[in-house]
Amino acid sequence: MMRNTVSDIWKLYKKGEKIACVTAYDSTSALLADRAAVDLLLVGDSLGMTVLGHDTTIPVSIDDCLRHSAAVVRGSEKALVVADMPFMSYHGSSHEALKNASRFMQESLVSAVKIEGGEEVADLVKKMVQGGIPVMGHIGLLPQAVLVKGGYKVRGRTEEDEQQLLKDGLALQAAGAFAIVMECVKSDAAKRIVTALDIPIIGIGSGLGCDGEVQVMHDILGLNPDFIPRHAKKYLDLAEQINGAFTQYKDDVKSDRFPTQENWY
Ligand SMILES: Nc1nc(=O)c2c([nH]1)NC[C@@H]1CN(c3ccc(C(=O)N[C@@H](CCC(=O)O)C(=O)O)cc3)CN21
Ligand SMILES: CC(C)C(=O)C(=O)O
Ligand SMILES: [Mg+2]
Repeated sequence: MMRNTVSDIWKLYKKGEKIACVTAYDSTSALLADRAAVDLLLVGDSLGMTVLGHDTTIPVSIDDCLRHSAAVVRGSEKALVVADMPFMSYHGSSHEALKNASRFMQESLVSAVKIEGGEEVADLVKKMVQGGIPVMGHIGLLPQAVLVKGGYKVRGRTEEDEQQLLKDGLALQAAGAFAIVMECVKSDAAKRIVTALDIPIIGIGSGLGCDGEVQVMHDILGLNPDFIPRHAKKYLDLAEQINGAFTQYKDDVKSDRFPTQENWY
């Protein structure tokens, strides 16, 4: 089976078919999402919160992202795999940023990288694309800037902010980004920005005007019992189901109901 390329993503966009994306952090969940024919797997730096137990994405290292990205590539066959570049791995010299981006392509074998930011990263995006690295942009709420902004704030609430987001999107498009994630932008503003751009805009919390949707796997599976953002929908309550399984297992072990004869050699 041939893995999706960025041109398969563009084909969906041109057909008007929505692009379905989910985050994945390990080979098992990548395999499951891939077999459900999700178009694109994002190895989000949200892995810092969902799998490493950090409070934000800021402590996530390049090595964390490289290792999890490689696992997602190994677990999947068809989906385009995009790796998030983590906090401050693309803000030094462009030389250093390009070297870090190359590691994702050469060591993790992902198909593309994603970086947060608009106009201010457009020159870097251009250099990456010129070097042969497909780049996904990310505008709107930027989790890596949470400490600078003083929290996770919905974007596009004012005319001025909408104009800035539009400038950011246009700059990324001109720089050669193959798609852009637009996170937590008011849906009316989001729709106008999507209309003004002609590359796929993948929304999260930004409404149906976008060309696709991305969600954190743990949120849609209900894996985290303590955090459900408004933009997510729990398709399963896995936390509840897994708790039941663990409880039963523990009770069985303590009462000698498990293992049974079929389970020993
Ligand atoms: N599990 C998980 N899901 C995510 O979607 C996600 C992460 N982690 N980690 C990285 C970022 C952080 N994200 C967040 C975090 C909090 C809000 C939040 O508190 N939203 C408020 C609205 C805030 C406002 O109105 O300005 C809410 O009520 O849900 C939104 C996105 C999205 N990303
Ligand atoms: C939510 C998506 C867009 C992301 O950047 C992440 O999971 O890190
Ligand atoms: Mg991210």
